[in-house]
Amino acid sequence: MPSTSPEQQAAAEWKLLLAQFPAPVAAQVRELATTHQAELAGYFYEQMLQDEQAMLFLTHEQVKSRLHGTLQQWIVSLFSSTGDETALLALITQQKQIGEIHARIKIPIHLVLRGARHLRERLFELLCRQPLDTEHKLFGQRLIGETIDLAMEIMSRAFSDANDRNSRSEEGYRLFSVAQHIGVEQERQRSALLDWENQLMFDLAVGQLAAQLPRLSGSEFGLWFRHKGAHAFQGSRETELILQSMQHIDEVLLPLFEKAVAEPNVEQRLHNLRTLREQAKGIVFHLDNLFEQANVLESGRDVLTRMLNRKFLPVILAKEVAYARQSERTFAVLAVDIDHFKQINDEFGHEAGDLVLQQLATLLSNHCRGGDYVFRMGGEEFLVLLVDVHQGQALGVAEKLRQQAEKERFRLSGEHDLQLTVSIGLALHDGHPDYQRLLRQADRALYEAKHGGRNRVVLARELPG
Ligand SMILES: Nc1nc2c(ncn2[C@@H]2O[C@H](COP(=O)(O)OP(=O)(O)OP(=O)(O)O)[C@@H](O)[C@H]2O)c(=O)[nH]1
Repeated sequence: MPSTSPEQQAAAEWKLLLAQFPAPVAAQVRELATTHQAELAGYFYEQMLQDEQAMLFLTHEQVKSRLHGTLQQWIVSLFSSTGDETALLALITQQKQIGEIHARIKIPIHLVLRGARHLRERLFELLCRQPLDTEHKLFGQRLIGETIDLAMEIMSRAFSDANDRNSRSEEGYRLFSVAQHIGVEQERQRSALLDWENQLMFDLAVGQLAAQLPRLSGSEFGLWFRHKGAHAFQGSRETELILQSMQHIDEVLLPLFEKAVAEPNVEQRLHNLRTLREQAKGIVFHLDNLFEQANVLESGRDVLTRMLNRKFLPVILAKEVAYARQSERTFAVLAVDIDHFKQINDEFGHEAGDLVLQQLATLLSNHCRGGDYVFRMGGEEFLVLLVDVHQGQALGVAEKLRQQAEKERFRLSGEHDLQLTVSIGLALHDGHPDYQRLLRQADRALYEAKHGGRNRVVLARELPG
């Protein structure tokens, strides 16, 4: 039996819903929504602006000017379906996309539901004013209510799916950002733990008093784990086990040696030592597991250039959008693309092309500040995110990068080197909550740079959406 997609299922439900209502009722509601679309959108906006949280999202000029139009279209489309499957599927896709946008710009779901409630209220009021009999009005109310509910259900589902994906990605990024050089850190912490153990064994051998024995939580390893490791690996079972072991060693096992010194009982002392070693070994075991899990997350970097890949782009952009909103600072994205890269591959071979990509990646990151980001978007395209810049500074950096790339002699294997140029599309964040728009602007500007003759920087012009 062919399986039905969630969209097909929703379309079937929507169709059933429509079938419950007499055609004249549906036509009446449709006409109501079409005639009053502007007023309904205005009412929605007015209500939502009374909410402080909603204001954050709605006061942006672009949102303000576009929202009325989009909202009107949405209201009309919601009630214009006659049950045709293709049209219903398109309507459902639209609800899903809206849910995904809400998740991307982080609009809390309760605000969306509140907006829907206001719309429903207003539509009910308008319906009541119509010269219709009571039964007709009741049918109309039900149709309005159930249609909006179904649309909200589809939207919310898309919202929570997208939100889950974002949270997983954010979680991954948190881990990734703290433990950037995972292999090195792992070795350092393993040996710090060993140092503590050696010191402890020595102190025990020379008969140091228990109170003076080195506590694990205060050791180099203990400090690192409590302050950084536990945060980086937050939420995993191993983290809890390591913290428990540390506490057990410091508070239960080490004090046992006091007694052993006062009353030398070799058997007991050996037993305590073995328990201590077991605990320390357990910590190493859990630590290795944690690092192994973190290693998987290293895939956030592009294997060839070691720059960030697309994986964390949504998380980082959403974070920068939120930061820009709070701090009233702007950031910029540069879409950087090597000109005629195919010719380099064709003339010198794919390996030479790879070497060029690596060197360009290094050049880009060397000429950015510590807070900026360089992503390899795929192929010969990079994305540079410049934090805390205004337009003039961003243009300056973009131009500097273009010139540096033009000046650079890219080494190939053997004695050869080559020169190349890059085209750059620059877009400045203007406060709009949806970062996809910014990426589209940068891409469009890059396209213009290519078509304008390459080896240039083009600043994105205001785009319609
Ligand atoms: N060596 C190497 N080549 C790659 C890699 N990824 C993509 N490419 C090549 O990059 C080339 C991109 O070519 P095009 O998209 O035609 O663009 P272009 O030649 O740079 O031309 P313009 O961008 O229009 O200036 C293709 O030949 C791809 O095969 C890679 O990882 N290594």
